[in-house]
Amino acid sequence: MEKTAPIVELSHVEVNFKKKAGLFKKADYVNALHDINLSIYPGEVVVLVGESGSGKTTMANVIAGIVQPTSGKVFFKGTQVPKMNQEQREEYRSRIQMVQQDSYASLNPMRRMIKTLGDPLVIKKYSDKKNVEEKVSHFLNTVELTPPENFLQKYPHQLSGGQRQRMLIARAISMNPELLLADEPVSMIDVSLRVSVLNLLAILNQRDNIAITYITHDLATARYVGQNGRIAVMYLGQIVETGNLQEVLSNPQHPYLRALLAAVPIPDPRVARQPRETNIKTMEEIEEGIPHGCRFHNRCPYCKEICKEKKPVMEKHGFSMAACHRIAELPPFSLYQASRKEDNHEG
Ligand SMILES: Nc1ncnc2c1ncn2[C@@H]1O[C@H](COP(=O)(O)OP(=O)(O)OP(=O)(O)O)[C@@H](O)[C@H]1O
Repeated sequence: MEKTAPIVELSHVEVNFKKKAGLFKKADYVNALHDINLSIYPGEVVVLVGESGSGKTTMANVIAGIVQPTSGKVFFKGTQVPKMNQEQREEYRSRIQMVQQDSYASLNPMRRMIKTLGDPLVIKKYSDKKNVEEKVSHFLNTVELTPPENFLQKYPHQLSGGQRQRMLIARAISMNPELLLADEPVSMIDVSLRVSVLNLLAILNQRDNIAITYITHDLATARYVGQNGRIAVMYLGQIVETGNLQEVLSNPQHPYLRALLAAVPIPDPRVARQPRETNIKTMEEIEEGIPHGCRFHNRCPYCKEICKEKKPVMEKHGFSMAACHRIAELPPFSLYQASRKEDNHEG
């Protein structure tokens, strides 16, 4: 079967941000993304997971064209972004939409919802002025803000966090996107409302075939959203492991992902009281700057000399592509909670 072409493709993307120069300090650079290769295909779900500062938002900004790579290439539907003509550029702007974490900051507090959603539709000629209310109501219905007439005249501060997040999703889908970049879309809303927003993303993916790139530091929601998709695990600006999410999370290869999974709390007091297997160092314990060789070596419990000297490349290991010198020598990963639960049953 012929593989469909990706919506967007990142090839060897590098992003350096300039740090501010101090009185006695020369300007320095933060390497936010390093050698990123990633393609996103129509209708698929890709979950980007990593701790704070690993480069997830920078990656989303590069995909959306908000941040230009320092080097490397970004392609939209096969054309390199800087080489696109005006028409392609407009299509790129519409077909890739972002849903940000902070709905307060993303919505103009002075504008009623009918304006927030309606004006872009008129500007893009997706609607004439006469029918704009009807169009906006359609999108409010799609994101389950019903009845729409209760929301049209409201300002952002008159909505709950969950409703504002739905409003952001409505604004994004009104541009007829092929890819939604959802950057921690539920981290600022009430836990009780999170599942319904995540379910909405799943509906948009399955019913309307919109590709979703879900960005999070939370493995629980990553598992939920990406159950039929792919995962890319990020560490200090690099993708360190990627593959089918279910397979990767049940058989993780990279020591960083193993440690993340072992650190997930287990809601069972008998298990929670047992000592945990995680022994990676915290971010504060590593020296400043990007480590030489493998970027994870300063925190890795399996570090050897080669890890300090040579950068590992992405290779096939089990169901994953992963970058680590030591994977072949590591013990098989059995989920800590599974083994602990077995111990408890035996006892
Ligand atoms: N505009 C900028 N100028 C300078 N440094 C930046 C800029 N944007 C991001 N960075 C730095 O780049 C690195 C990656 O940041 P990024 O926001 O992409 O990470 P993240 O994984 O999304 O983190 P978080 O989950 O906290 O948002 C960080 O060290 C951050 O401080």
